[in-house]
Amino acid sequence: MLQLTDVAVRAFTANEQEEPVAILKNIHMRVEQGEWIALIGRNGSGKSTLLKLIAGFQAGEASGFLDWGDALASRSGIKAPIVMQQPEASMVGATPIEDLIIMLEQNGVKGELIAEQAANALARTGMLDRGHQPVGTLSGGQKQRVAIAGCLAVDAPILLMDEPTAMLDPEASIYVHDIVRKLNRSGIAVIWITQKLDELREGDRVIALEQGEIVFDGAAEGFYARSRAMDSVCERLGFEAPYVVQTAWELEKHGVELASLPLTPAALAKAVQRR
Ligand SMILES: Nc1ncnc2c1ncn2[C@@H]1O[C@H](COP(=O)(O)OP(=O)(O)OP(=O)(O)O)[C@@H](O)[C@H]1O
Repeated sequence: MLQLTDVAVRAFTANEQEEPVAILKNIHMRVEQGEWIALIGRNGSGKSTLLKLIAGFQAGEASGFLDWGDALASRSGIKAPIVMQQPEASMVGATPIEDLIIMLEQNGVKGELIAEQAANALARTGMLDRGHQPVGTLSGGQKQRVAIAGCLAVDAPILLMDEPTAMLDPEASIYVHDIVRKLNRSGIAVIWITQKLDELREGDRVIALEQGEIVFDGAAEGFYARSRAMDSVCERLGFEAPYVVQTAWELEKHGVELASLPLTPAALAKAVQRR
């Protein structure tokens, strides 16, 4: 569905004499429909730049090859919007419905279809009943749901989420996370940048970046896997594993072998019960 082959991005500094700085290097990745990809890395590792590149907002000078396959063929060149930490920065309408209508107009959707598509998208994120509420009065989580509705309205082939829960309280974070999980289960691919590792679920694919390069691309369980001599990738990158994973590591240290590494409290309980 989406393929990046040997992509690199360099940024020019203010000093013309200096060599451009490499932000992304040797990026090879392929995203299939329906995948959930957690994009992880320390501050400045290149996560947002990679997302911007995929979305079509080029940061700096890019080389390599980015191919959307036929994902955009029927969408007349519509690109994928990014849902950011503070979505109001990219909202142009005074209300959710107005915001989506403007977005659809800008994307060349026919007039008679606009109202229905805007309403459908808001309904899918549970925001239709607040469609006419001024954007400034919405909570952070509600604004995120409007931003996600915007992606659905323009039929984005992938949801690009740049730390969408970073500014939200735990309850709103779970709500937004659950909505996007549900959309993902319906078949839409998601790339989800996060520093909150407890948002990972069994079966998620993790792509970890370090200094602009992919240093891990595999299942979440592999991201936490420890081998005898080596720490996990998670630890090597300086992240603290979620409490559940640390508990599983402690159990293993004490000779309690689990069939698979649990990522949620419920999975931990099941893994212990099954022994
Ligand atoms: N246009 C630009 N010009 C110069 N440097 C840039 C530019 N865009 C990004 N960078 C640099 O590239 C590096 C990667 O930035 P990016 O925002 O992609 O990282 P990130 O992993 O998303 O970080 P964070 O977790 O802090 O959001 C940083 O060092 C940043 O300063």
